[in-house]
Parts: sequence; C-alpha cells; structure tokens
Amino acid sequence: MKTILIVDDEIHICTLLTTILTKEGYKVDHSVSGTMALKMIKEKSYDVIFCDYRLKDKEIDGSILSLRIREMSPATSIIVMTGYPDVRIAIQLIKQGIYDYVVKPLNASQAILLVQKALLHQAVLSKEQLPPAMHLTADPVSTYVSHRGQLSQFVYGNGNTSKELHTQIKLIAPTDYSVIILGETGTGKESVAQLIHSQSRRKDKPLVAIDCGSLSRELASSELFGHEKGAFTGAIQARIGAFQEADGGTLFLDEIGNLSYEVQTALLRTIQERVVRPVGSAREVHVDIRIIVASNEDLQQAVLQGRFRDDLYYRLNEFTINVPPLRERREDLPLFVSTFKQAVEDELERECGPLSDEVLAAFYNYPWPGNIRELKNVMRRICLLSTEKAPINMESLPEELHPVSRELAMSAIPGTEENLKNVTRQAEYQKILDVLQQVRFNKSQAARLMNIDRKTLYNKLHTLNILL
Ligand SMILES: Nc1ncnc2c1ncn2[C@@H]1O[C@H](COP(=O)(O)OP(=O)(O)OP(=O)(O)O)[C@@H](O)[C@H]1O
Repeated sequence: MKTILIVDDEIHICTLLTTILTKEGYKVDHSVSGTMALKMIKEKSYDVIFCDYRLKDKEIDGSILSLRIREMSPATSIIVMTGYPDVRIAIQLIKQGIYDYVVKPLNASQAILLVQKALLHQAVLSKEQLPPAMHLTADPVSTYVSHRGQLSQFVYGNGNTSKELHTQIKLIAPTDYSVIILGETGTGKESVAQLIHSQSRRKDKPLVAIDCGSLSRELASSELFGHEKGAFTGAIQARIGAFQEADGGTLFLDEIGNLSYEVQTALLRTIQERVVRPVGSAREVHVDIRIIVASNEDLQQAVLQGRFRDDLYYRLNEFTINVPPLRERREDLPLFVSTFKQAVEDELERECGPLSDEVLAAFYNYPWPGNIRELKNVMRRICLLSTEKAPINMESLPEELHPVSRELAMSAIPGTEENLKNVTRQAEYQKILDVLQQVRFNKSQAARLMNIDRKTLYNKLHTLNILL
C-alpha cells in the first residue's frame, strides 16, 4: 500500500486530506509540526509527502523541510502547498528537487490527481532512470490555438535549457504576474507569451498582441489607449485601444523598448491603476488585463542608459523569462527538425525525403542567428525543394548554411602557424566570434564593444568568411 504524509500546521487541512486520500486506498499519516514530521520520516518511508510552505515551527519552513526530506528520502515525491503563491519560491523549490508546488485549498480531485501523477512519475523514473525534474517536460510538443485562431505547435524540447524554460512557463502561466520575456529575434518570445496565455485562467478571453516596434510616435498612445472622435487630425471616429480590446485577457507588448518615454509614462499609470484614458477623453475606463512584454534588447541596460523608465521596468518585472537562442538548444535540434518537417509535409500533403547526415551536421554547426524562425524557414525551403523520398542533401541548403569552417577561413592565408599574419587573423577571428556571441549576434553592439565602426566589422566578417 502506498504511503502518504501530510505536514501542515492547520489541523483541518491534515484531516481533510487524510480523509480524501484514505478513501482512495492510501495509508495516510499527518503531522502539524515540521520537527515531528522529520522524526516520522526517519522511522518510516513515505511515497508522497504534502508539506505546507509556511509551517509555524520557527526553524523549519517548507523549504528547509523539503531539503531535509530530499536528503533523507530522495525517492519520495514532495508536494509543497502554499496559501500565498510566489513563483520565485516555486522555482527555487523545483530546483531543489520537489515534485510540485500547489496553491491551497486543494479540492479532492486535485489532491488525488497529484498523488496519482507523483506515483506515476516515480514508476517512470525507476524504470527508465530519467533525471529528476523530467516530469516537467510531460510532452515535448504542445499544441495550442494562437491568438490569430490558428492551431500552432510549441516544441519544448528535452535539453536542460529547454526544461528550465518549460518549468518557468508552467509555473508563471496560472498566475496574474506581469512577465518580461527576453530573447534574440526568432527565439519564440511571442510563442511563449501565447503559451502562457493559453495556460492561464484568461485563456477564453482575448490575447491582444501589439508590436511596439512598428508603432509611430504619434499613433502609439491611440493604438494602446484608444481615442475620441476628433482627438487629433484624422481621428474621424472614436476607437478603442489595445487595453480595452484585451479586457479580461492578456495584452502582449512586443519590442516594448521602442516606446517613447511619454508613452512609457502613460503605460505605467495604466498598469498601476488599471484604468485607461483614451486620447482626447476625460473619462477613465477600468480594465482587467495581464501584461506580458517582450524585448530582444537587454531592458536593464536600457534602464541604465535612461532610455527605459526604471519604475515601469520594476512594475513589469514581476517575473522574467529568458528564451535561449537555438544554438544553446542544439540537443533539441532533432525534435525541432522533425516537428517542422512533419508540419511542412502536412501543408504540402506529401512526404519529403530524409535529411542527409551532412545536412544534419551543417545544422549542428550553424549558429542560427535567426533562431527558430530561421530553422522553420529553412525546413520549409528544403522540403519544398525535395523530391519525394530522395534524401535531402547539401544542395538544397541556403548558402549561409554551407559550412565555412574555421579551417577553411584560415586556409585563405598561405603559410603555417608561424606566419605572423595568420596568428593575428586567428586571434581576430576568435575575438569577433566571441564578442558576437556575447551580444547575441547584434552587429552594432559588437562593433561598439570592439571599438570599431559597423562598416569595419562588416569588412572583417567578409574577409574572415564569417557568415551571419
Ligand atoms: N518552441 C517553438 N516551437 C515551435 N515553433 C516555434 C517555437 N518558438 C518559436 N517558434 C516559431 O518560430 C517563429 C518565430 O517565433 P516568435 O515570433 O514567437 O519569435 P520572437 O522571439 O517573438 O521573434 P521577434 O523577436 O522577431 O518578434 C514563429 O513562426 C513561431 O511559430
């Protein structure tokens, strides 16, 4: 018989969970103190432990208790319960190896399901020796309806970086926290925002996405907050803005760093007070929205440089998600490739040939500056060009993917390692690549850091055969 321990200083929670789980056939004990719970765990092993985060014991809160349980009984699944959800704590606990983090009160079906999932997870672990936290990547590909009404697929991947991303999405989605999503172009920031919305309680309400990068200075306020008829030249009719359109749902502001200081000020006020005042209007309208913003530049840097309001940044930064570039998720390339290939085959209604080993190797060696968007486009192109069942080989790849290896770049210089020019060139090559990686392949930033102008950098990239 599977054993469960409930640790909570509120006796009625212990009694309630004990009743629910005993009826399901589990052997359930409980304790109202952390110290007592540790004694019980020393004497008896438990399969699942429910543990309150804020225990009254002075020295033992849920975090310390779960650490001790992990040391004493690593196979036990720990479920931390809290009355005050905090995503940062949740992530810290998950990193410590707890199985799940849930908000009280739990109803009967939630409690039963949690135990079933935890036991199933243990069974899988013992059979397949999967690493801990694997349960978070339940399904490596998830299908959701995008805000444009299309059925979209989101590939999570199984690499460690990807699992971390999945954990963060899973934890933040059900909350109402504002989220800042950072990442290079094409890494999937908008997709992450959509996924968060689709897993939130707001999922049946609209997700409105605004690209702040494409808003003109004059129109930004009107697009966001709406305007009254005659508010400015050309305002022939009154119009509601994105905030009101998203009422009840989520507002996604892409490239937030591009908003003017003036609009940032209005945005801050709207977020703080949850009211919008359309341009040219004296009336205020209450809105209930969750805000998710994205940027491919480091917003903290923008704050330091005085381009982004620090108070707005702190207001938005209830949680930050860093979406990793594709080159840091190479272990997930096969999954991305097979998912995108399947999607193109479905679109084309025909099968495409397998990718040759050479093509796969080129994929692994390429830095993917355009990230997942670029991979998706390359897959579409090579599948389109492929004839049925014949292997897809290097000829189908766009030029930038043809491997220009370091050796090849170096071979342009005659002579051996003793050749001084060659040494200088190698050092330059290495330095430029390192700096480019450091600034996420942003060439202007790289040029600035290396104290050269953009044109010089372009010339060097060209002569060193660095294709970006
Ligand atoms: N994890 C993923 N699984 C499947 N497709 C993805 C994933 N991430 C991104 N994509 C796809 O890659 C493309 C680019 O994604 P998205 O627009 O979300 O990136 P972005 O980071 O917001 O880009 P930008 O910074 O240029 O706005 C889209 O077609 C999207 O469907």
